Amino acid sequence: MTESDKAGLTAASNGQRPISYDTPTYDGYSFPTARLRDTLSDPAKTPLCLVACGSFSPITHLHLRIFEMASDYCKLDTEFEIMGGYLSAVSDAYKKAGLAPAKHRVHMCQVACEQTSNWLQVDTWEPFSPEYLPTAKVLDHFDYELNTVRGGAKIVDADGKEIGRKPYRIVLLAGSDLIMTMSEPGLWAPEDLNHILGKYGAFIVERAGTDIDAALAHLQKWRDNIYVIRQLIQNDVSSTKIRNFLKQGMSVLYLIPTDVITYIIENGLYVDEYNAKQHQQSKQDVVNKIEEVADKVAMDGSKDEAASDADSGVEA
Ligand SMILES: Nc1ncnc2c1ncn2[C@@H]1O[C@H](COP(=O)(O)OP(=O)(O)OP(=O)(O)O)[C@@H](O)[C@H]1O
Ligand SMILES: O=C(O)c1ccc[n+]([C@@H]2O[C@H](COP(=O)([O-])O)[C@@H](O)[C@H]2O)c1
Repeated sequence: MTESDKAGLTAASNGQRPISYDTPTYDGYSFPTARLRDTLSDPAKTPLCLVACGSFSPITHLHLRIFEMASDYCKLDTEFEIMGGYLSAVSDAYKKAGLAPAKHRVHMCQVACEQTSNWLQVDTWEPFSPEYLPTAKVLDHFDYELNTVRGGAKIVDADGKEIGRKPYRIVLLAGSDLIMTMSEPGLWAPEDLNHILGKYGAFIVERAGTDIDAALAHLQKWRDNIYVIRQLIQNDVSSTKIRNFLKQGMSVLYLIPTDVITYIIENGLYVDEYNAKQHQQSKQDVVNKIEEVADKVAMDGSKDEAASDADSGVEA
């Protein structure tokens, strides 16, 4: 397919705001689908894809956890069936303080998904773009890949034969702090807000420190498309706090996945030159701690095995 075909198809499918594919199409880029469900279990439901946009510098357990909260919310309260969850990290062109290079942020997201989840995955279209991509365009990209290229989710009969398709509903998954920024004058283009909240919608997870009602007060026009998820166990882990802990050589164990800690250590991320010497020491401490935890888990595992062998009368 040529670039112009691609752009034309997308414009037709969106009906609203044609996406421009003129810059971010990379050699070797392919949309990740390994963990995308392509068939609805319940044909009466709406197939849903959650997209979380952010810096992920570094990814924390709470970035992963908001997907689980959204999943529980869908099961209890909505007509949605979750088909996929994607992390889309912002590109280096965002130039926010504390942003590690996109290649590292993407790798950290990938190892976090691998280690902790069986349904989350990472899309690299946005992070590897040479230019900053507004969120409206990122959601258009998902719409294009899921609905134009793949033709939506399948509906099958009792014998597994395809009998129809439903378009994936794409929604932005965000914490209430991000939604709060939508009322800040000049930050989001009004037409982009209309596109994001009018066409796609948002799942908003409550976050300590943000008044969710105030955050939503300016967004009433789109209230039918905004789903609020209460955080039943308040946890305000943030990437900023993790970076600060790391800079001071403090432990971040149990706040971010252990494979992400290992990656940070191996690549010397978030440690400025001033702290480099101190970092060498804390790096060893953290490696020791991770090994200690891994040994303990292994020992507990063998104890459990021995106990269950004893229960079942198996001789060692
Ligand atoms: N503890 C949390 N509770 C609810 N939502 C969260 C939490 N941490 C992050 N999020 C949400 O995850 C998305 C991506 O977050 P982002 O990468 O900006 O992380 P952050 O921790 O807010 O980063 P930073 O501290 O660098 O500003 C945002 O929508 C943000 O609101
Ligand atoms: O699209 C926009 O106009 C827009 C304006 C402000 C923020 N965003 C997105 O919101 C996310 C903010 O991440 P962060 O780490 O700055 O909280 C990031 O994915 C940005 O691309 C997007």
